[in-house]
Amino acid sequence: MIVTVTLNPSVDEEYLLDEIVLGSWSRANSTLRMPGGRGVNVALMLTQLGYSAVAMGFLAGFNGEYIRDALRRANVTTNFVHIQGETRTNVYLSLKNPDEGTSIYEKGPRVDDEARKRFLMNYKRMINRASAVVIGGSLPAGMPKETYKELSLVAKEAGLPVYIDAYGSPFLMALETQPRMAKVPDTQIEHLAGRPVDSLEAYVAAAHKVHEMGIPWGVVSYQVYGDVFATSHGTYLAKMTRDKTQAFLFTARDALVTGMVIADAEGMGTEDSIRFAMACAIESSTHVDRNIKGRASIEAYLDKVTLEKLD
Ligand SMILES: O=P(O)(O)OC[C@@]1(O)O[C@H](CO)[C@@H](O)[C@@H]1O
Repeated sequence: MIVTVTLNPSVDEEYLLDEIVLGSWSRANSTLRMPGGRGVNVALMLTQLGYSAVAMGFLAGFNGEYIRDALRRANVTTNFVHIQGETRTNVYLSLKNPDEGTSIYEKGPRVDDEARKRFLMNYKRMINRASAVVIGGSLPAGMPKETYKELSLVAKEAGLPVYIDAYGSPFLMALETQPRMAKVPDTQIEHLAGRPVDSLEAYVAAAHKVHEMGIPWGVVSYQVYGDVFATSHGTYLAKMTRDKTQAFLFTARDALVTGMVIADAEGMGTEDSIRFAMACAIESSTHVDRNIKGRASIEAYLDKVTLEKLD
């Protein structure tokens, strides 16, 4: 069973529009409402691909009930601590060109000390039954910035691989625990690379830096449709074709993490792992919902991934 942690999940509402007119009304052509948050998305995709996943974190209010029910209907096991307030709504205004979308994120409810302790207790219990841990997304108010480091340490002490996709100091602190994979956010590339993000070299330097910290997979998104992977078998630039892309919602990065978890679980080699993870990302970017169409659909994209070995 794979544990996914989303401490600040969301209901994602996506409005598909022809245009956004600032200072006036815009009519949506259609609307989608989905459970969201990075770990939640990974749990959904893992389950769709035949892996059992438990989604953990905090839920609140009507949005919290909606997420819990949607996950259960999708056969994802849920283990959330219910808190006061309302789980946030993240609004995505999507235009025909996915590069022109706009999003608005709510903050989400504050977590108090008692709920935090309850979550930690549940997490430690779950770790005993888990084979891997995925940690993703923003930290809600009330959670100390050491949280991801602490969660990663607990998992590592139990011998589990940890996959982290977060940002800011909580992310940087978690790197000290040497997770199996760290997905570097755009906002941290300059800091990790120690130089301005003005060329591919900066992305590579950030991925190397992460790998040199003892993290087997240092992954950095390179512009929108590529990723740099620093591994002990070399550094790779992987790119995907973008012609069929529809989604503005950034689930491709969650699909990539899902692919890495599965690639490791199935003992794939370095290049096969990258291809598989990238194929998961391509597949997820071809539709606006969270429903990966299955393994065969992902495998159909394997040859759309171009892989360049940089060193
Ligand atoms: O505010 P965070 O936690 O960084 O990101 C939240 C979020 O953008 O991440 C997911 C996509 O990765 C969405 O489902 C969700 O709305």
